This record gives sequence, structure tokens and C-alpha cells, in this order.
Amino acid sequence: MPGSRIAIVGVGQVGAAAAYALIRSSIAAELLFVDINVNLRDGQVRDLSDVAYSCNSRTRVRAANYHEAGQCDIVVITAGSRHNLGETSLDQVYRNISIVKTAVDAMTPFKSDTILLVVSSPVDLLTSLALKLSQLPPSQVLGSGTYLDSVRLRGMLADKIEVAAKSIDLFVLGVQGESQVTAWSAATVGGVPIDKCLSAGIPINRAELSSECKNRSQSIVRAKGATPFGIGSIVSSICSAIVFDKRTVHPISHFQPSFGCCFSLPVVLGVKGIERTVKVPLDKDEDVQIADSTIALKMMIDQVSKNW
Ligand SMILES: NC(=O)c1ccc[n+]([C@@H]2O[C@H](COP(=O)([O-])OP(=O)(O)OC[C@H]3O[C@@H](n4cnc5c(N)ncnc54)[C@H](O)[C@@H]3O)[C@@H](O)[C@H]2O)c1
Repeated sequence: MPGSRIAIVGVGQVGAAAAYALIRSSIAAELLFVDINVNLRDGQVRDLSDVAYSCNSRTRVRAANYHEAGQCDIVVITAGSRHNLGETSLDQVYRNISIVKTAVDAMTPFKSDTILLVVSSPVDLLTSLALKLSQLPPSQVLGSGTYLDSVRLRGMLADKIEVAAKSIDLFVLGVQGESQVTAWSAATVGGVPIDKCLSAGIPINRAELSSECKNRSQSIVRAKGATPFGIGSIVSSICSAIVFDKRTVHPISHFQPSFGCCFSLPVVLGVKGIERTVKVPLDKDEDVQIADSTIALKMMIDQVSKNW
């Protein structure tokens, strides 16, 4: 995809961190910023243009409106709202639903081959919503899903067993958040099933690692208020796989026809978006946990879709 254009809708902390990572890697020819806060948007354009100049990036940054964003090759939705004191997390979910609906409606109709990448939370619900509203094919609407959780867990395991994270295959799957599932039964180190290759001298507590991974975002938020850099780097990696047609495998939220909603399973990612889902041989418990993880999501989709 030479000369590709990527739009970032919502250039707060996460949008700016994603832009920073994209610029540093020169993934797009042009990066378009959209935000309802026009002052913030224009400030980010100037600040991130300086990044492009200072690292000789081939990416040029500019402000744009929703319509221009809808004509880009990739649209990254990082628009969202902060949690206000005294409100429930459900209030925040409804506000983010409204934000993503406003943005997707305003960008429709999209260029026919646009790929829409949803990052705003809750990511599986909002990816399902974006798919329905955008009228794009399911292969072109994806969510960052459990990709960050998977790389986190790989890194944490790598530290414990003293093997490079690159040599570990381990996926966190299902609906991102409380009910996400670690596919321990399919984990490999150097292509060898994890049970067969770890010596008895290296005990790993799987439940503890999975739980630490699940709580990692909260611990970062408690410490510094937001988690922009990890997810920003994931956005850059997803865009790079698409722009350069890398066909790499990542756990990404996408539409599951048999469940009627979006959640994460590994996919082959390329220039057309989701090239195909990779079937992971899970054990029975993990299959059941993944199916269970979709129940609350489906109920929420049914509830809010009355107003979509
Ligand atoms: N998927 C993940 O792993 C992950 C990780 C971190 C954050 N997030 C989510 O990403 C989103 C952004 O987080 P943040 O820390 O950058 O928040 P932020 O408040 O710093 O930025 C949000 C930006 O969205 C803009 N915005 C609001 N409504 C808009 C609209 N209709 N159109 C365009 N822009 C709009 C705001 O003006 C603001 O600049 C949140 O939903 C957050 O929960 C997801």
C-alpha cells in the first residue's frame, strides 16, 4: 500500500501515542488527525510534526475532518471519554458508544477498501457497533482486542522462563477484559508445547500470570493515570501488518458469525484486513470459557442495538 493514508480519530493520549509510533516507523505517507477538541487536535499536529521532522520520517501530519478520515486506507478510532467522578463504568460505556456512533456515522460512506481499527473501550462492543454502522465487510473492521494482553503475557512468561518473548507463542483470546481467556493449552516455546519443554525446575503459576496480565492496565492507570504507550505501539504494529501486507498472525477482535459479535481470535493480517481466522486447538475448558465470555457482550449488544 505505497503512499497510504491513516486517520486517527480522537487524538488524546492513546491517539497521540499511536501517532508517535506510526511516525517513528514511517508506516504512512500521511497521518490525518480528527478530534472534536480542535485546539488539542491542532496542538497535536504541531507537536507530532516535530517528531516527523526530527526523525526524518516520511510521514506528514495534518488536521482533517470526519469526511476526509472516511476516505483513508486505515481509520483508527481512539476517541473516548475520561471516567468522571461519581459515575458508574456503565455511564462511561454509554458515553463511548455515543462517541463511536457519532464518529462512524460522520465518516460513512467509507472508501470501499478502508480498514477500520477500533481501540476505544470496551473494544469488542465498540468493534461490533462499528461493523454494524460502517457497512464495511467484516474482514475490514477490526479491534485491537487482546493483542496487547497477549504480548504482555508473552513478555511476562519470557522473563520467568528466560527465553526470548519472540520464541513464545501464547494467546489471550475471547472478550477483552475480565472474562478474557489465556490459551495455555496451545502455548509453545520454540514450537514445542509448553508442558513438554519446561524443565521441572521452572515452576510457573499460570493462573497468577493470567491474572497479573489482566490487572496490568489498572495498575498502570493507578500509577500514572493512563496507558497510552503499550496500546499505541500495538496500533502501529497492526497498521504495519496491513500497509506492508505482512500476513503475520495476531489475536485481533473481529466478527465471529457463529456468535454474532466481535471478539479476539488469532487472524492472518494483511492488506485486505483480516485474511482469515487461525483455528487454535484449545482444550474443552478454554472453548467453554471463550463461549461464556461472549454472553455478557451479546446481552449488551442486544440492549444497545435497539438504539443503533
Ligand atoms: N483497547 C485498549 O487496550 C485501550 C488501552 C488504553 C485506552 N483505551 C481506550 O482508548 C480511548 C482513548 O483513551 P485516551 O486515554 O486517549 O483518552 P483521552 O481522553 O486522552 O482522549 C480521547 C480523545 O477523544 C476525543 N473525542 C471525544 N469524542 C470525540 C468524537 N466524537 N470525535 C473525535 N474525537 C473525540 C477527545 O477530545 C479526546 O482528545 C478510551 O476509550 C480508552 O478507554 C483502550
